[in-house]
Amino acid sequence: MIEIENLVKKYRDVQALNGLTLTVKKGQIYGFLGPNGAGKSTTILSTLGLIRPQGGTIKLLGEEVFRNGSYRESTLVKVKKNIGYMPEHATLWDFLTPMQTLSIIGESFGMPKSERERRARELLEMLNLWEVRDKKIGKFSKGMRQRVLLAQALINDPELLILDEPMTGLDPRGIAEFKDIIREQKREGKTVFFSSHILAHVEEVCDTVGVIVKGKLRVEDSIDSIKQSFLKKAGYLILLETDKPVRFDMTDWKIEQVSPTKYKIKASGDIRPKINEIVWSQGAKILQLMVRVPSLEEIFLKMVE
Ligand SMILES: Nc1ncnc2c1ncn2[C@@H]1O[C@H](COP(=O)(O)OP(=O)(O)OP(=O)(O)O)[C@@H](O)[C@H]1O
Repeated sequence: MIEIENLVKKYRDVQALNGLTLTVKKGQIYGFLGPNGAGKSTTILSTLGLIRPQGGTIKLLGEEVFRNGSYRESTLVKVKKNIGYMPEHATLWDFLTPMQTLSIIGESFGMPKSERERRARELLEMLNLWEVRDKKIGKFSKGMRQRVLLAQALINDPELLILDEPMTGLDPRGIAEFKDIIREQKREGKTVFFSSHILAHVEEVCDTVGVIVKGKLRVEDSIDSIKQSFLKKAGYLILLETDKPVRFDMTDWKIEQVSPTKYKIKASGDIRPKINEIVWSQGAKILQLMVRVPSLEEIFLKMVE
C-alpha cells in the first residue's frame, strides 16, 4: 500500500529524511514510531504529495507517484481518492456541526447527497458522535474533535488510512476508544499507517512497527520479533554457594565476577540449563538465579539512543 525507497528531504540546513525506506502491506496496522523531530510528519507529508522531497521513490497502492524529485500529479490525485488522511495539527470549523462538516468533506470527494448522508450516519454512530451530530464542534472535547477528524478521514471509505499522531493529547479512555476504532478498520480489511512518539500508543494495536531515528528507518518488524531479538540479550545475576570461584568458559557470554560468589552474565538465549550444568560440575550450588529481561519501553529507548 505504501512503498518508500531512499527518501531524502532537506529543509534548508536540516536533513529531515536521510534515505528512508519502508513498506506498508495491505491489511497491516503499521505503527510509525520515533522520537520528536525524527521525521515522521515529513514522511507522511511527502507520501501525500504535500511537500516535495529531493530524492527517492514513493509508490502508493501499487502506483508510482514520486520519482526523480517530482510527483506524477494525475496518478497522485487518482490514488488519493482511496486514501484517508488525518493531519497532526488539523483544524475544524468550530461553527459547524459534525453532520455539516462531513457533508462538506463528502461533497469535495464528489459523493452524492444521499450517499454522504448514509456514510456520515454510519461513521458518526461508529465513532459515538451520533448524539451530538447537530451540535457545534466549537464546544467539543479534544477526544470528540479527534473523532470528528477521523470521521473526515474515513468519509470516502478509503483503503488506506494515514494518521499523523492521532492519539496525542487524548486521555486514557480516548486512547482506548481510538485503538478500538483502528482495530475495527483492520477487521474491515483496511490498512492503517499511523505515527506516534509514544510506544504505548502502538504497542497493543499494531501488527508491524517501523522505528524512525534521524530520518532513517532503524527497525521494521512485528512487535513480537522486536521483543524476541532483544530478549536474546537477557542479563543473569547468579549467587553461588562455593568455596572457590567458578569458571564459566563460555566465549559468547559476557561475564562479570562481582565477588567470589556473585556473577553477572549477559548472553543470547536461555542459558539457565547451561549455568546449572557448569556450576554443579564444579561442586558449587546456585543459591539464587535472577533473569533480567528488558521491557519494551527500554528496548525502544535503546533503539532511539
Ligand atoms: N518546514 C520546516 N522547515 C524547517 N525544518 C523543518 C520543517 N518541518 C520540519 N522540520 C525539521 O525537520 C525535522 C523532522 O521534523 P518532523 O516534523 O518530520 O518530525 P516528527 O518526527 O514528525 O516530529 P514530531 O513528533 O515532533 O512531530 C525536525 O528537525 C524539524 O525541526
